[in-house]
Amino acid sequence: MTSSQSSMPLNRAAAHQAHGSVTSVTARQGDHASSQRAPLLKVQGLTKRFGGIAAVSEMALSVAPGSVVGLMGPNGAGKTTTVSLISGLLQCDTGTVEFEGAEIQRLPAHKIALLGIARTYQNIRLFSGMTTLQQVMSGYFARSGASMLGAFLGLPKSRAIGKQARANALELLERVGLAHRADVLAETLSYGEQRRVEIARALATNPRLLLLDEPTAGMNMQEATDIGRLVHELKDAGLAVLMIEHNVRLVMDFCEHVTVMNFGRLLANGTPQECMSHPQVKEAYFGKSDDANRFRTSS
Ligand SMILES: Nc1ncnc2c1ncn2[C@@H]1O[C@H](COP(=O)(O)OP(=O)(O)OP(=O)(O)O)[C@@H](O)[C@H]1O
Repeated sequence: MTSSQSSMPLNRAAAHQAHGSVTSVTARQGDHASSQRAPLLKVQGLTKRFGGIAAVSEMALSVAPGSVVGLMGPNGAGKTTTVSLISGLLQCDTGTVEFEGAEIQRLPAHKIALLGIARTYQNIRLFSGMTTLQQVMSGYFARSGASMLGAFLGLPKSRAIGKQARANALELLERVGLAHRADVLAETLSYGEQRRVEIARALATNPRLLLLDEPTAGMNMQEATDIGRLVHELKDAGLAVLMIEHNVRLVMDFCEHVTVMNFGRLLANGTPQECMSHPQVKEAYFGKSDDANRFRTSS
């Protein structure tokens, strides 16, 4: 199966056809093996409106410590808005976001980052004019609160922290396979490489929860699989990951739990197999059950 076959394309019209059948939450909300541990992240009743648009409505999801959760849904389903509400980039209208048992939904983004939640963006957001290494070092400075400028200028007060940040960044670049690109301007890297720099920079903040917004967008299947493997390694190292991902193959291979949204709401929740075979999930993507057969992934 090719990567394009295994990725779920946007089918907004089909999603609209399915709208009537997705108003009730299906599957077993919050009831999965990994959530038998107390959740690291627990979202309940999360709602965000933009004027007349309910981007996220009464959304619920949870992420267990050290687990990888896939967040799926057709385009416009509310996935990025949900991640932005969790990371503090947006403020919710109502609902709660609990991280390690404490409510964080009213905290600003930088405080949420300091608590241990890092994210990447659907549209890559790297600083222009900075090398790959410096991009990743910036994550370390965000964590430590030290002056990045001072370290980059080699000011005596900032030398020690600059050294630590550099060693940490080099280790992370090694981990994402980009150590050999440390000294080039990040903007000259390929799209796939820039996505890996973003992940390394997020890791430099030393998170316990990593939010990835379409980390494999624009990648071929090999690059996407490499990202999947990296996510798996991070999980093995104890990190929890919530990953917006359209690539079904990747979700099947690397996520132990999937949450599916449609029209801002929770549509289904369960193992990848349960969600992929869920009639309302198929309908949300493809409208008709015949078309939905394409949705199945072979090996
Ligand atoms: N800042 C905003 N102002 C107004 N409407 C917005 C804003 N951000 C998102 N929306 C709307 O909210 C809805 C959900 O958008 P969101 O980007 O969260 O969906 P998504 O599931 O991430 O989609 P995609 O897969 O295309 O990235 C869409 O209708 C979108 O147009």
